[in-house]
Amino acid sequence: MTNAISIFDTTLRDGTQGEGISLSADDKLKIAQKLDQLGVHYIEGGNPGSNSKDIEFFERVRTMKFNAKITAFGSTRRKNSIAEHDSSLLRIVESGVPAATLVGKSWDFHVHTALQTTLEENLAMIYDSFAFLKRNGVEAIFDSEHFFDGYKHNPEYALSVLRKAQDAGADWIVLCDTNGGTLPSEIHEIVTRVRSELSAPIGIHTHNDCELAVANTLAAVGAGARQVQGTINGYGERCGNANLCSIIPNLQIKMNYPCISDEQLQSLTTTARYVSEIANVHMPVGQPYVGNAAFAHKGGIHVSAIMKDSKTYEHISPGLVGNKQRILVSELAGQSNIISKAQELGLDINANNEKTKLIMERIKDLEHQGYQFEGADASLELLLRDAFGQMEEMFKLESFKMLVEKTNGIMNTEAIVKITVDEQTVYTAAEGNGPVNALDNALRKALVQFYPSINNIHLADYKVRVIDEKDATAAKVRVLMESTDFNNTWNTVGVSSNVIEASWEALVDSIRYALLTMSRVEHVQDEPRAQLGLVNH
Ligand SMILES: CC(=O)SCCNC(=O)CCNC(=O)[C@H](O)C(C)(C)COP(=O)(O)OP(=O)(O)OC[C@H]1O[C@@H](n2cnc3c(N)ncnc32)[C@H](O)[C@@H]1OP(=O)(O)O
Ligand SMILES: CC(=O)C(=O)O
Repeated sequence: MTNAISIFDTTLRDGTQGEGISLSADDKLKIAQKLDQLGVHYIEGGNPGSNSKDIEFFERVRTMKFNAKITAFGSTRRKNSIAEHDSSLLRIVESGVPAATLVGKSWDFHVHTALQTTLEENLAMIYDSFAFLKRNGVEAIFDSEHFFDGYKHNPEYALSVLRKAQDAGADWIVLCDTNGGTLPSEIHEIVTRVRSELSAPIGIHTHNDCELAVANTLAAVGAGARQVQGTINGYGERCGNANLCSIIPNLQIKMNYPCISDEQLQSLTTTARYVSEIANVHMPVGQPYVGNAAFAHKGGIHVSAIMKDSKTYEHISPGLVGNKQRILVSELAGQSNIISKAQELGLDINANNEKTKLIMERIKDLEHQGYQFEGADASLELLLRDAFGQMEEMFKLESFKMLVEKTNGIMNTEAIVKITVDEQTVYTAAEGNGPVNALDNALRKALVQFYPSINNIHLADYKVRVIDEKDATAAKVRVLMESTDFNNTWNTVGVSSNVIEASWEALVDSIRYALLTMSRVEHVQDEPRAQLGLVNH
């Protein structure tokens, strides 16, 4: 038996059965192309018997070139009818796909309760439907729904269902843990039995209701399954499907089952992130292999060791799956975290010197006050560069004032800012749709004459968190700000008991960080300065 595993992706079908996931035909086509580049062998595009979006997908996908087989999904024919008249089966054949998956019942309880038909009619539905697909030249995959539950209640009937599909010519028999309640030891035992009874190749399709979908898939492969069905990031009905982003590297790197090429494996992280962007579902930072924190090191003891050899705290080299190592700096940092971060910035730093210790103490003290640097890389860089005397004072705040009023039901917000740049004082006022926006506008208006490219920066995200909730409105707040110039994104932090002041701190860090990478222009001449409201000290 070959060791190669056929990867069957059902993100576009079972993945969209996950709550909150809805993909347009365009989205599906984009994801299908990405999956093809990843090297999966089957891409289940949807169910042409279900909705017109899926019909559109299959019409459009026909004109495109794929290495993977595009497959359509449907169910066995309806009870008491004939396959040739079944609209779901007809749509599959009309869609022109080279391969199709039909779901059919293998649990006697489901036959009686959900289908409300006889065990014999269910066997006939399976036989007729697969014979129909094969007569029409379609590669036929049988998703044997609830197989493990069915086997546990009535093994003879569950096995007879599989034999019917095989006799009708099904190319793959895929055993489904539809309710996700089976344990890995049971999966291994039952797959082993099925393999001894059938000649058709076996696949596995698991759900994550017991957080075991990946483990169950690996157990099935260990027992001889050679097709693995799953979704990117584990999207899917209820608690999700088996996560291919964990299954593929586990099979390929840990268990030596070839799935995709090593180069394709290196695109796993970008694929996972791309699909999460299109599906508009936030990826958990700690998602194994592909998450942002999958190879992020925070504890000082860990960082100290990985700087000696990353194998001390990494189970694989992150590059194998296209991810990368990150060092986080926080109150849990030791010197090693600081040194690693500073070296990344090209700063000359050593262990056990006074400066390193001072920086570490300052970070721990600020984190104690409520700052959080692991989510504010730009503020951390400014802190380190300040400590190394690398930051000139780009501007100095003299004062700011906020005016917030509600007149005739309309909110108006205005900020007045007074700053000094190279001994010149500038006053500006600007309105905004809220206090932070008004402050941002006023500060930019003051600085643009010195740093014109400041207009390319804008605020991308703004989060406020109450740090000490028991103090209610008197509590401190932490503001985390994300800014972008469309090429780069950076994050800054501010903390105060006043949300405007915390926002100002984060805003100033954001602008200082941006200015680090910008060239200054000569100051404007006296006359235009006067017009702009500039005064000399
Ligand atoms: C385990 C899985 O994930 S299976 C896939 C589940 N995915 C989906 O259901 C999403 C797509 N589904 C749909 O768009 C619709 O449900 C359709 C078009 C398939 C069917 O819609 P409707 O005809 O309105 O039926 P409805 O959804 O209410 O009920 C399902 C019907 O299919 C029947 N059915 C269920 N499984 C099978 C099967 N394997 N073979 C034949 N018939 C089946 C049910 O008995 C029920 O028939 P009934 O109406 O006579 O009781
Ligand atoms: C076919 C399928 O999606 C299941 O049984 O879970």
